[in-house]
This record gives sequence, C-alpha cells and structure tokens, in this order.
Amino acid sequence: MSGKLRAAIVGSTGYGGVELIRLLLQHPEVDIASVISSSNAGALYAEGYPHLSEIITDRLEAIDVEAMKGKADVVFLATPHGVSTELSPKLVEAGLKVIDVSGDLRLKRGDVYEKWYKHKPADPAYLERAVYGLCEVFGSDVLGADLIANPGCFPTATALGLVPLLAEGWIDAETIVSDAKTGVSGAGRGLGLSYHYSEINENTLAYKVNRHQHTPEIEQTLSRVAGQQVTMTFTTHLLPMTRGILVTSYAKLTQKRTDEEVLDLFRNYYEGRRFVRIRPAGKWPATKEVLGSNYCDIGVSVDERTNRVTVISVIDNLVKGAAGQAVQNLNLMMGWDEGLGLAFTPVYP
Ligand SMILES: NC(=O)C1=CN([C@@H]2O[C@H](COP(=O)(O)OP(=O)(O)OC[C@H]3O[C@@H](n4cnc5c(N)ncnc54)[C@H](OP(=O)(O)O)[C@@H]3O)[C@@H](O)[C@H]2O)C=CC1
Ligand SMILES: CC(=O)N[C@@H](CCC(=O)OP(=O)(O)O)C(=O)O
Repeated sequence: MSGKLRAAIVGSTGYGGVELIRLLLQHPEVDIASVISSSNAGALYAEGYPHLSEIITDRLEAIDVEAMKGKADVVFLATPHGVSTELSPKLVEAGLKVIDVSGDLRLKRGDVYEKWYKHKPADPAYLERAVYGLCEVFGSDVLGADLIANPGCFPTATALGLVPLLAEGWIDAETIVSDAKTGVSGAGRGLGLSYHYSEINENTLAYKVNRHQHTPEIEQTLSRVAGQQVTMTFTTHLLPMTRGILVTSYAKLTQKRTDEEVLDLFRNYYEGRRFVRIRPAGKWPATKEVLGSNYCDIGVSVDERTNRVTVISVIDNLVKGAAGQAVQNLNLMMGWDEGLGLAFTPVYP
C-alpha cells in the first residue's frame, strides 16, 4: 500500500477520461487504481491509447460498484449524460467520494435539467447533495464534500469572466450576451458528421443556438452570485482546432467605469487564485496561451461609446473545463493545496 488516495475512472476511454489519467499520473497523492469501461472490459487500456503504452499497463474493468468499493476511495465519472444520474447515488451510498465531470448533477432543479438535457433527472436528494465545484467562486463549499458536480467547459470560462462584475453589481444583469468558440475535442471521442476533417477543416459554424444545455448552468451560477434571477443570450461556435474555448461576453455597465477600475475589480476578486490570470489593459488572451494547462486567462475592456464592458476568457476545455478542474476539486475536497498535480505550463506553440 502506497498510502495514496486510490482513484477509479469510469469513462476512462473517452477524452475526459484520458485527460484525467494524464493529470492523475502527475499527482503526488493519488494512485490510479482502476480504469473502467462500459463496453470494452478486459482489453488493455493502452490498446486504445498507444501514447500511454508502458505507462498505463492495466486492463479495462467493468462497472461494478462492489469492486470499486474494494479498490478505490474516489471515483471520477467522465461519462455521457444520464450515466451519473443512476451511478453516483450507488457510489456515494457505498462510501465512495464521487467527482462527476458530466452535466447530470450540476443543475439544482430536475425539471430544468430534463428540459435542456432531455434526460430523466437525478433523485432530488442527490441534486441537493452535489456541490457545484466552480473552484474560484464556490471552492469553500468543496472541503469535505463527497459528491462534486464538476462544472461544464463553457460555464467555467463564461462564469469566471462575469462573476466579479455581477458580484459587485457593476453590470446590468439583464443585458448579458456571451459568444463562445470551442475546439472539436469538446464533443468527445465519438464520431459525428460535424467533426469529420472535411466538414470542420476551414469551416466555422454556430450550433445549438438558443438551446445549448450550458445556458441554464451559467444562469444558475450568475443568479447565485448576483442574488437575482439572471437570464442571458449564449451562443456556441465550433472551430477547426482540437482544444480550447474562447468566450467573449458583453454587458451594459450600471455606471461609467474605466479599464483600470474594471481590471482592479477582477484582480481583487481573483487575488490568490493562481489558476485565473488577468491580462493587463489592452492585452487579450488566446486559447494557445492556456493549452494543456489549468489556467483561465481573462482580458477586460470598457467601450466608453456604448457603456458596455467586453470580457474575453479562455480555457483548455479538457483541463480547466473538465479534468483539471476535477483534480482541483479533489484537492479542495481533501484539504490539499488546490494546485497539487496541476503545475502544468501551457504547451506552446
Ligand atoms: N470533452 C470535453 O471537453 C468535456 C466533456 N465533458 C463531459 O464529460 C463527459 C465525458 O466527455 P468526453 O470524455 O468528451 O466524451 P467521450 O465520448 O470521449 O467519452 C465518454 C466515455 O463514456 C463511456 N461510456 C459510454 N456509455 C457509457 C455508459 N452507458 N456507462 C458508462 N460509461 C459509458 C465511453 O467509454 P466506454 O464505452 O469504454 O465505457 C466513452 O469513452 C461528458 O458528460 C461530457 O459532456 C465536460 C467538460 C468538457
Ligand atoms: C464541441 C461540442 O460539442 N462541445 C460540447 C461541450 C459540452 C460538454 O463537454 O459537455 P457537458 O455538458 O458535460 O459540459 C457541447 O457544446 O455540447
């Protein structure tokens, strides 16, 4: 026994799962105890991911709560929507800690989940119990929790760019518009027509316009911070790149502000939070500047002509938008330094 925390990963064969493996391999307090597949138990993990040959030598295991109870302390779920709804309660009742990377437990209201995800919602007791782990905003809720709803990729980038402004009442909550771009890995490893090379190469398209499932999740966070119901316009676009999310948000200021005032607001709000970096006035973050890292980089500017503020936030969808924030949540849950295993410099170029 190494004395380390033992982690099992359900959905380990997907992009979120393999990114969790990359990060957990570097974590000083965690051992990967079990890599789990619903469709390919018995196969060598590295058959599907040859870049992990001789690094992950384990075979995939089937989903078995009793087996997980015997060999793991924490279970990460990087599974399609609908799986955690059924599985998380069983894992929690078996005494395991659960970090759910899917959207199943993020929305507190089951009827809202059903409307946007078109799936049956989880038991309300577990929706209530799940702690929404947007680390830089609600991180203090995570210590000691046993069930974490890890935020979505777009909600992480979008909310981190808007929360300081709403927390201080600097923007009119009825005027928010967020325009988001993502790379194709956001859609996972499965095949889909929009993600074929010949469909997305040299192409850009909007999708799920006015019906993206992350809209109510962002609104839930913004409403909680603002202390009033916030509704917004949120539009997603697919870009011909592998990783990265860039969100541009606009909102009306409630009174005149300068660039420096708004930048100071952001610097103060995120003081001491190492994974949020605020660019100086006139500088804008790019997705490549956070690639492979857990950073969310933010740039802010006031348009004096329209009295609107523009916020640009970038993350790597698979790190801060999924596996990285999940590890950060594990760290906060366990009372460890929140950056353990996450000291990755972005990959550049
Ligand atoms: N990709 C991203 O950037 C982000 C993804 N997410 C969320 O994380 C989750 C995983 O996404 P991602 O890794 O991209 O998706 P993938 O499609 O790449 O992987 C999903 C994995 O889930 C497993 N799976 C499929 N059906 C079941 C089932 N019935 N029970 C258990 N496991 C199943 C599959 O593996 P197998 O058949 O081997 O079991 C598959 O490898 C999703 O909920 C997604 O929305 C969240 C934030 C960002
Ligand atoms: C490119 C692409 O399709 N991206 C996905 C990202 C969603 C995701 O990752 O899932 P969660 O809802 O669990 O966060 C989308 O827009 O639906």
